[in-house]
Amino acid sequence: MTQDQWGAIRQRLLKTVGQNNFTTWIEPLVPGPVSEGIATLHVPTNFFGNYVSQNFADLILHELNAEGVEVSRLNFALAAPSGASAAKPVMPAKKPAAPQAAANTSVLNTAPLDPRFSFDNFVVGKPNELAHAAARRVAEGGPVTFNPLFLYGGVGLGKTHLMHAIALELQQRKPQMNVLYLSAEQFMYRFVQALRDRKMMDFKEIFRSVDVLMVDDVQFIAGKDSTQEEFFHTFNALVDQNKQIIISADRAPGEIKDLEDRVKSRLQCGLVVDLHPTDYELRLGILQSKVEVQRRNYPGLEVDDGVLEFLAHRISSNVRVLEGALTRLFAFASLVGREINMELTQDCLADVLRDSERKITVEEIQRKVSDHYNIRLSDMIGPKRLRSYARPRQVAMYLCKQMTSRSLPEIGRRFGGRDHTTVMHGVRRIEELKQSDGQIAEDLEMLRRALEA
Ligand SMILES: Nc1ncnc2c1ncn2[C@@H]1O[C@H](COP(=O)(O)OP(=O)(O)OP(=O)(O)O)[C@@H](O)[C@H]1O
Repeated sequence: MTQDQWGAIRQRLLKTVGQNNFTTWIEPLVPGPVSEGIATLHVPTNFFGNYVSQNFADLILHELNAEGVEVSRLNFALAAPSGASAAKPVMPAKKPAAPQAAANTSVLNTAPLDPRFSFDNFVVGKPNELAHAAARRVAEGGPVTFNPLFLYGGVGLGKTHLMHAIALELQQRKPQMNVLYLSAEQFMYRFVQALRDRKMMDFKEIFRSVDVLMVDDVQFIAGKDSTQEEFFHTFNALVDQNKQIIISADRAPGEIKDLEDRVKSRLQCGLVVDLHPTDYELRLGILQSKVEVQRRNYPGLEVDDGVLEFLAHRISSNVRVLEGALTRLFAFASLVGREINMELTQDCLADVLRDSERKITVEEIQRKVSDHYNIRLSDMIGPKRLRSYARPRQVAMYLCKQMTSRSLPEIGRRFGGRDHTTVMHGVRRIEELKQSDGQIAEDLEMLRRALEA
């Protein structure tokens, strides 16, 4: 189905289901392929899919058919968690290789960017301040200072959001600029189509005529030799013309496996900035800002004190999960007519909370403890019996027993192959010292907090 068709269907659904339902349940749907009478719609969570399927499937089917998309069934599929363009707004509004599209560069303009992914909606904290500042600078559209700007970071930390924000800002400030945003997957798709349709000249012309090229999730082209080759030439041609390139990936250029060295080195030659995992403050800030949006959709629904703090503390995986949790919370509260308090939060988000329980590893504990006591990790694990090594070793063993589900023999193995009785002795010793030695008690408390952060 085309974007125009989906756009028309959404318009009609908006009228039928009302603004609140539309924002919560219809807007997040991302249309996927239609095949043999089945239309796939991508949904953020299973809960979401079930709900839409039970409540809106008939309506959506009706509207699809009314729009000329002949389908008899809907298939709700989870949007791929990382890097998949299905989960994100995609650029090309038309089939890439259509001859008129190739000849008409206006198709490159960044029309269907997600307006929610603006700088205004991006919450800045310590973990992302550098990436944000660099993105802002590029979005001014001034002389190219660093080329490319390479943004990288783990799943759901805001890379796509920042890329869209740059494109949106450029659209505003420099409407005459030809800005092309696309995922690396779409780059490959266009390239393959151009090869197949013998339209390589058109392809090259399009990609070499942009002022700003933005390629999301570039790790996708790793291991795809001819796509890499073409990307390399496109990249060089644009850099030679002093055109801005912005790239995102899930890891640093040097760490992308199966990426040719020459491509890696090109990617490294501008400014490489990473989005660090969120910290508590940033998560809380993001939740506070997203609550404002939810309040507009559900006037009258308030959030009890402590709920956002609880979520920011407990869901540390990524922002997408955090956002999904909030959306679900508001929808659930409004459906069942309850207020958003701790009890409802625990009920409604039990699965999310369980999944994001942080699993602390023995290695993490060993590293933190050796840092804390300023000794080398190898000395902590090694055979030396000096008190300055033995005590931290016992502290680490104690924390492993308390904070992981490892058995004593397993812990012993990870401490240089020690016997489980040695571990037991160490754990007991620390238990005693905790009562009698204020310094040890303080160390334990500090280490526990650092590990749980
Ligand atoms: N700092 C932030 N402020 C507000 N929203 C944010 C922030 N960081 C991420 N988000 C939101 O989290 C969601 C996921 O972000 P985004 O899609 O940009 O992640 P990503 O890094 O591209 O992930 P992926 O690795 O899956 O490609 C989006 O809805 C985005 O708006």
